[in-house]
Amino acid sequence: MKAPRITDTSLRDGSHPMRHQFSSTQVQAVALALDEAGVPVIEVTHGDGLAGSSLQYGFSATSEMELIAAARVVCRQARIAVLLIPGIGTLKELEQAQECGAQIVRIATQCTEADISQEHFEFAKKLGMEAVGFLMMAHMRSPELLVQQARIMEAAGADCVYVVDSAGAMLPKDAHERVKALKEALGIEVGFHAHNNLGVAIGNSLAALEAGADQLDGCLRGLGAGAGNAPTELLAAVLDKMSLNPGLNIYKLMDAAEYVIAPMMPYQPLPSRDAITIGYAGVYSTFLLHAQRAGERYGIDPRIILTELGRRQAVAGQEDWILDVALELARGSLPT
Ligand SMILES: C[C@H](O)CC(=O)C(=O)O
Ligand SMILES: [Mn+2]
Repeated sequence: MKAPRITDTSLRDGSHPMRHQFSSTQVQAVALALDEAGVPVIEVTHGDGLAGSSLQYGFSATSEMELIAAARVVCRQARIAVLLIPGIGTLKELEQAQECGAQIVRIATQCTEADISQEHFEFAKKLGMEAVGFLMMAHMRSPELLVQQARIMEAAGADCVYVVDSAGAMLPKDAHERVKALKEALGIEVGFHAHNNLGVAIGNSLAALEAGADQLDGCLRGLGAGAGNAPTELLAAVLDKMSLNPGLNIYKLMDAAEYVIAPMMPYQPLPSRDAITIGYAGVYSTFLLHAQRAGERYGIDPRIILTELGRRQAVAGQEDWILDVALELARGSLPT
């Protein structure tokens, strides 16, 4: 096993629990702390990627271009990454993000739809950016199917493809077999992005590493959608114990988690009953807050809404189904 490259996504996946309200001052404090702790890649974008600020996904308090530029100026060694979901973000926003200082783009699609990402990879490479593929909701498909999709991204110019456990639904063997299949089939790097809904984000990241993952994601204090992601400071400590620390200062990361990000957090993401339901039912982690709001509005237990969304195999971009399901449950047209 070799030491993985770590991408911290507190300032992107963490934007979901922050309800996209990060300020430039907060972003600078977090980016500076991560940079000083030796984290090589810091992702900064609206939780749903470039141009995610909208009625459907939640409006940002501060323009993401401003946030990207703010992070960029305080980083001495770290590179700034942005997330782009084709269909939400466009090439225009990607070019703006690059002008604001982004050097890496992570292009995310539902794990069956890699073909919609081709022009985005080609454009990113033309801009001279590192381009990473993000196959979301990867628990829903077999390793073989993921290989087919990852090959499309590789052919389009991806430098790395991630297996993304968006629902935090995988167990270690699921993470292992998916990463292993990609490693065996591709000539580029492979990454793994965990969510902690079933309490195994660190275990799954280690299983991915054992299967050959070159890149892993984390968030300070686990600040991410659903029950959050693998906590970066915890991942760093575990990797250090395995003699696989890629150059991270674990004390600085622990301090950043405790004193920089924790005071900003509206709540501590953890495997609460609703988050466990997300992992158990295999639902997109970002649906958590939307389902809780819909549940409150219509007097329905969010777990019932989430379970029904899992049964319908809802994926990213189908946030409008959450209200539909809550309304149907409230009207009694679905069994509870
Ligand atoms: C837009 C999503 O939040 C991307 C992601 O982090 C995931 O699918 O997980
Ligand atoms: Mn995520």
